[in-house]
Amino acid sequence: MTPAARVQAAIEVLDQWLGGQPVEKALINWGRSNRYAGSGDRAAVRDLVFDAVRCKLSFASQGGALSGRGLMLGRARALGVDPLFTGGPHAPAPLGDEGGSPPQGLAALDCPEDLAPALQAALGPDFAPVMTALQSRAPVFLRVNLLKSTRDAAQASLAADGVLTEPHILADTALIVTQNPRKVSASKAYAEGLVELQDAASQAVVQALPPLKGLNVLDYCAGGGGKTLAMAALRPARLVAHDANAARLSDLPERAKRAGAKVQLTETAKLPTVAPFDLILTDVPCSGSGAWRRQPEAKWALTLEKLASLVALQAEILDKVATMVAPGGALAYATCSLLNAENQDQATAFVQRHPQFALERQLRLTPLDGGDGFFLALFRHKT
Ligand SMILES: C[S@@+](CC[C@H](N)C(=O)[O-])C[C@H]1O[C@@H](n2cnc3c(N)ncnc32)[C@H](O)[C@@H]1O
Repeated sequence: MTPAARVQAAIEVLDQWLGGQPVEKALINWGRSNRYAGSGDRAAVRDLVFDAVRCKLSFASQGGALSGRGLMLGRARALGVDPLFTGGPHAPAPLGDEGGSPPQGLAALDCPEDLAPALQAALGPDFAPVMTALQSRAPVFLRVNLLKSTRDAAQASLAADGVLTEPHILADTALIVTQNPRKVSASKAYAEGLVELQDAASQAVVQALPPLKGLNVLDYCAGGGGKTLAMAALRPARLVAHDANAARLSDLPERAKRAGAKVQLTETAKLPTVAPFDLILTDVPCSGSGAWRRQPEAKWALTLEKLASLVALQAEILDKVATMVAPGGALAYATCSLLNAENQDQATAFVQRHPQFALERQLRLTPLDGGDGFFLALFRHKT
């Protein structure tokens, strides 16, 4: 595909998205009807589309329309690059008298209007810098699996396959990929379980837990198992993974095998038979606002009503797991949210409802720290 044809493809995908189709579905639809497109073309179209989703308001303003064409024109104007509206075969039609103006206020930051007060309250002076950071692509981070490698050995193995990395300050296990991120999944280090793809802040959250060695641990919202595997590398005596949606755990046994990690999967009904636990991690469903660089669609889909129902679900999950913590044990509550309602306010409300727990520590990270935005509250059960 020519660069102009890729832009036209992105326009078509974005039009589907703006018409109500989930962005991943729109990309799949486009891929199915353009089977000639190679992996490089697909990746390039995906990048163009996600750039535009991240910057929907500012690009639409600069491109003069909230349409696929407007967003791609706005992107070109924002970056000062040729829009490639050449009118050639498979390319967008030539430019007409399309207007456009520099975005102002919240649109310049691509911040949804309804959520702005909550984000401003949570981020204070960091509001504009954080929203600006969320307009760009996220770096690719790897976690070195200490069950199988050291950071130096993993870096050397990756470099032999052309993937260059540097240690990242957020966690001892974190590497930031500086060259050839797309080669990671084909690298020997990845195939042999020396590294996993995992955001650096997500690694920092696991690193901030109390020492896990010898403990009986539950990952209550394990999902795909990113944090489960990071915890497994800290050698707990037993690590149990649970998720309300059991299908989300389906890849975990294979991933654990590759990582040389021991993880026991447990259904909800069987949890009482394996409780209590010395430490429970609840990486709860949340707005994902700290990860809007990676999942920009979520930024435009979140409403205050959805936020309120997430906050209620988080409290419900906390109340449930509180009963499964052993006396003197720890309960870790994590979100990838930037919002106080899901973070500090939730932590404060929990200790008010459960005075048998004390809030031992909190960790708050934003994209200004390099990784995604994350929050961790660590509660200790009073004996
Ligand atoms: C933020 S994701 C977890 C990500 C995962 N910990 C990781 O690091 O890859 C939240 C998970 O909570 C699960 N979940 C939603 N409601 C739940 C509930 N009531 N109890 C337990 N898990 C729930 C979801 O299915 C989802 O997999």
